[in-house]
Amino acid sequence: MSEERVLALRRQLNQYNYEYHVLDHPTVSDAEYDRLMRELITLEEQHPELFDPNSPTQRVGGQVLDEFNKITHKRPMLSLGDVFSREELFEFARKAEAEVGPVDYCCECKIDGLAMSLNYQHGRFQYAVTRGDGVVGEDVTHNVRTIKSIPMEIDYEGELEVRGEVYMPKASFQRLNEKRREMGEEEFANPRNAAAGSIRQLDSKIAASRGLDALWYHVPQGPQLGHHQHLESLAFIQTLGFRTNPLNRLCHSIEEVWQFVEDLTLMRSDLPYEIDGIVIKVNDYAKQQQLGFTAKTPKWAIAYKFPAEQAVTRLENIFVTV
Ligand SMILES: NC(=O)c1cc2c(=O)c3cc(F)ccc3oc2nc1N
Repeated sequence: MSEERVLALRRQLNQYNYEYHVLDHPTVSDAEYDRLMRELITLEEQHPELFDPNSPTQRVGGQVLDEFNKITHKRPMLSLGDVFSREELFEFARKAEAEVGPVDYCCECKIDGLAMSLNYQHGRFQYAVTRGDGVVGEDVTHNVRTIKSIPMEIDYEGELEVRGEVYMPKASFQRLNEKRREMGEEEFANPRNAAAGSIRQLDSKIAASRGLDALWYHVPQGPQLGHHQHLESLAFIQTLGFRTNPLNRLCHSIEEVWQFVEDLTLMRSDLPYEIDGIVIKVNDYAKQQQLGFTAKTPKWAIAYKFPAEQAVTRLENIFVTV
């Protein structure tokens, strides 16, 4: 019966997407993947009554909006406070530990993209919304659907929100700007602007062509899911098929946190994505609860920003040739 075949093909192609885009470990050839995709496209054309926006056939884009709708966040989406020096970072830790005692910290790359909130219900992707003003964001579901490392179906029935960063990998950025140079179009200044410009396209075919990716780093409902630490929630969403950053590191002291900052400062230019700092979070949810929030930012997390890269001063500008 073709409905069963359609559902089986969708599950199979979703699994292949996961293996290719999340595990980076495909188990089938591109030819086999394309053959199954063509079979599904044909069957869906013959059975419009089986249309499903989450079908793997919809990830290549095709929807063109005339404007962006607004969505009110179920939970306010805040931003991070910044610190710019080792001293300020140690002061952040001193204040936190004065209030809640010794803490473990989770250290993460601060991906330089745009913050994104995904919503799932009954195990299915419902919508994606930008941070906006923290209360109301833009509905960018049609474009986020084209990011193939984002699962459209998860093995969790309740309402689930997952937050992270949509970004443009450095390789995609180079390719995009090369193409724009050839077309005589203005180039994007940096991958962050390119990602934001791509997500704000009304035509999802354009977004689909930009080679965007995403990493997920916050589960607002973590405590309600029975998790006791932030890293426990990240392990949970990883089992659901979300990409999390393998570089995330649990640190038992602010000195270890600083070691992570130094390690990543050295690794930064070799990463496949741009980072503008390091995010440090108190790992234990009970201690996060005790620390709470300011009006705009959590008191249990901070962003350490890398110093702006000094333009290299050319030596001959310093030594006047006599
Ligand atoms: N750019 C990032 O890579 C990144 C950003 C945030 C946030 O903006 C953020 C904001 C909150 F209110 C709470 C946790 C957060 O965690 C975060 N973690 C990250 N790794």
